[in-house]
Amino acid sequence: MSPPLVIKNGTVVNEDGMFKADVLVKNGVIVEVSANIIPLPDMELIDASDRLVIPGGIDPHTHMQMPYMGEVTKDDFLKGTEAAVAGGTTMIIDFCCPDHRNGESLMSGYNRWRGWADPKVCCDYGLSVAITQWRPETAEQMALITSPEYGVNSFKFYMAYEGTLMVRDDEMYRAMQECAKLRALARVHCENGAVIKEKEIDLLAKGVTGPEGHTQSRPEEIEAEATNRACVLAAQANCPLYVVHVMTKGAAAAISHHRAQGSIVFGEPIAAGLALDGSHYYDDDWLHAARYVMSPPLSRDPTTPELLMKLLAAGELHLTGTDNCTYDCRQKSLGKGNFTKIPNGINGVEDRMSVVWEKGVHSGIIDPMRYVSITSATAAKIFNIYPKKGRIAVGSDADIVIFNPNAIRTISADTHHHNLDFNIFEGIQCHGVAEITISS
Ligand SMILES: NC(=O)NCCC(=O)O
Ligand SMILES: [Zn+2]
Ligand SMILES: [Zn+2]
Repeated sequence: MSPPLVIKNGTVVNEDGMFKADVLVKNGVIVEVSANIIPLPDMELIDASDRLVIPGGIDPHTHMQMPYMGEVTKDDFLKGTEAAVAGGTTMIIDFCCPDHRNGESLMSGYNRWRGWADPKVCCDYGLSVAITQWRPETAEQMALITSPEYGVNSFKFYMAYEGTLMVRDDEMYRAMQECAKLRALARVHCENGAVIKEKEIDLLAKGVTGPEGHTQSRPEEIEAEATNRACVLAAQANCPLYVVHVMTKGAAAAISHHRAQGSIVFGEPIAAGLALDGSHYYDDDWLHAARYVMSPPLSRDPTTPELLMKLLAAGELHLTGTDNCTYDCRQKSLGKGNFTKIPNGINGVEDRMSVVWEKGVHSGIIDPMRYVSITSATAAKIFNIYPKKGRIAVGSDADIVIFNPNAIRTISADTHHHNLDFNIFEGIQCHGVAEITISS
């Protein structure tokens, strides 16, 4: 058992206030937040002068060790969570994808993922469970996995990746009705997998084989259309909806539209979408372009990243994730000559806290309290773990980051903790560094 810890002289930041205070931690729990706590000789001491004391980041969207397209993502639950903690994130919510369409039960998939994660993970984690097909046994399995013993409270639906992860609309609607019954959250990847498939065939037939084909096969309207469709189906099922990786203005507008109608819809932009645009897909260097291949793709509109941040500021979008799903250069190269074979995914879990600070707070769009909201507190609320997580307060878990808003760090694959031979944020200079991460 580690000794009590006092964090002195820092500025505590919660989503609803910031104030000077010391913090006392015992046995992994915050037991006091007040002015001038006097450390006793047996206590550890951190001097947080000129630093912020913020709740550990919660990344609600990762794919550690995910098997897909015949490959497995490079960040397993050890390397991925090491990278998370190095960057100030103390909890991830990962996606468990049972092979349900081939008959695997949700529980068997859940146990597989737990078997990969439990021995290795070095921060807190939760699982959202993907439903890839509606089967006669699915409702019963959803009920079992949301029981308190297993604790799952969200399901994932892919409207893309036809033939593997994608569900049909009728199946998703049926499962959303079940989510509503179980008080579970439906999380949706919004694209039109069937139309994308046709576009891919057309582009390849025309000789477009490089990474630019990936973005050309997925016009922005396709994401907006699918986002609108997911909102409509969720509203019909009376089910709260969480749209993962909102990449475009059109998708964000669809979310705003349905919220204005009274629907409960949350929108999650990711670090990549807040910092980068789709010009990378046209880079002369094939491998450079392939590194950015993810779905939906980065927006072709260079003004999108800033607008997404402004929508987070305005409360039209709600929290930030990363979609950390890392394939290395060898794996990306499997798509040489055919862009549809480039494994989809990018990094982010280590750099999200810095990137969101840089693009949000340092650039003057949001204040530190909104920063805490969109990197931690809102995720904790949505996934029903607030205020145990997402808050610096008496009784909360000691998931704490000592954040130096004045430090500067240049992101690089040479220094990152991912098991990855590149970093999509390479060379970006970030003001604001998570100097110490305490993960209870
Ligand atoms: N996003 C992506 O390209 N890969 C990870 C799987 C997903 O979230 O769609
Ligand atoms: Zn996705
Ligand atoms: Zn994802």
